[in-house]
Amino acid sequence: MLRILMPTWQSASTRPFRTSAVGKVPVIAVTGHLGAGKTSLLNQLLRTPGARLGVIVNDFGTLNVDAALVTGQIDEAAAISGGCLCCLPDAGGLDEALEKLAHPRLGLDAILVEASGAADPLALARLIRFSGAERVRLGGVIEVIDAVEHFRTVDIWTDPPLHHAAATLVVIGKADLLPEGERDRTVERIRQRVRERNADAQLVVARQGRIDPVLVFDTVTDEDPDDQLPFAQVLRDQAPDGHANHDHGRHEHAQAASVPLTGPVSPSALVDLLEDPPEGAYRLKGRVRLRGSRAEQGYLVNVVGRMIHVDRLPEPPPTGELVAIGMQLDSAIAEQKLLAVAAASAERPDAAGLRRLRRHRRLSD
Ligand SMILES: Nc1nc2c(ncn2[C@@H]2O[C@H](COP(=O)(O)OP(=O)(O)OP(=O)(O)O)[C@@H](O)[C@H]2O)c(=O)[nH]1
Repeated sequence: MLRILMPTWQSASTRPFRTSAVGKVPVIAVTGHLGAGKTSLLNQLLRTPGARLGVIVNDFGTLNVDAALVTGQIDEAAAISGGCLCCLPDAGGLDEALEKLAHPRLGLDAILVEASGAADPLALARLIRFSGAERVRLGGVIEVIDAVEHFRTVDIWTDPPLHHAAATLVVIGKADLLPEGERDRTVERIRQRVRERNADAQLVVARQGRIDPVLVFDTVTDEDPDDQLPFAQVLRDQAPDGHANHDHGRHEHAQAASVPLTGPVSPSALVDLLEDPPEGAYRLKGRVRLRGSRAEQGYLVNVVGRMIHVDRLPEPPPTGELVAIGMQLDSAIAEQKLLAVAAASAERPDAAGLRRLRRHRRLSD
């Protein structure tokens, strides 16, 4: 069974400008073995204040629709198909569902896809990445791991599971259920096994799916100015130590760094940053202005894990910003790296840098 859960608001006229009105809507796959904790994670994410989320639940999902209703994020569920997403013909109508949810009228910040426990994360990532829906981009693959059962159910062969390679973020849950004397050792063993398949995935230990939502999507309130990235909210709330400053005590906090951009940036410096983000960054986002061969141009750039996505903005933005977020990010070091991009000379035409950026843009389509 595939259900699409739609947001409560249907008209863009009552809402401010959203990044999704110009950029593509990130689609985040939530994967993990049966009972690993996917629904718990989803329910936590759906409670994020200021986030406008669409959700596609695959199979016999047990999403707590009532909880979602209470948060006011979602109000409609529709059944459109049956079976496991990656095994169904046409992926059970996934493209259609994504197209519908990504409509600019809805102004969603992100679409979460909860896969059935049987889904292959690599196949699901490909389905989303190469989806026929035009207004979406793959915004990450979250793998939820059950620390108690992992070595009995998922990681049972000599080599670590291949599917770890698909994950951008690995959430290790249920560590609280392990005997205290075994906890650190088991979590470390899981980390090492994941690392053997995937050197880039960000790993976080979380109870009942309580991760910092800024790792996954932008949040914005209706009071945010139209010309700011949704990340602006996170950063305004940012504590001096770089913590994204909200929802204290419920989860381990992500670190953030940001710099404002008052003028055009150097395409080469920007692409260097996209290809080599600050150490520990899980997401990197920017709205930038560049000197093109004839006129100034605007771009929206997103990096999740190692995935780079570049969108052209209809107009060069008057000001911009660069933001990096990650669990193991050193915000001071990251800020230096962002500042270096802001300071790189952008006076001369940079044909080589523009070519590199346009190549990333083509690959993003
Ligand atoms: N103690 C503890 N329980 C957890 C944690 N994460 C999830 N659970 C519990 O584990 C059970 C299964 O969690 P779900 O979120 O339903 O797992 P799922 O992956 O969505 O399950 P399926 O949809 O059946 O594959 C629920 O009873 C959760 O409350 C955790 O970190 N700690």
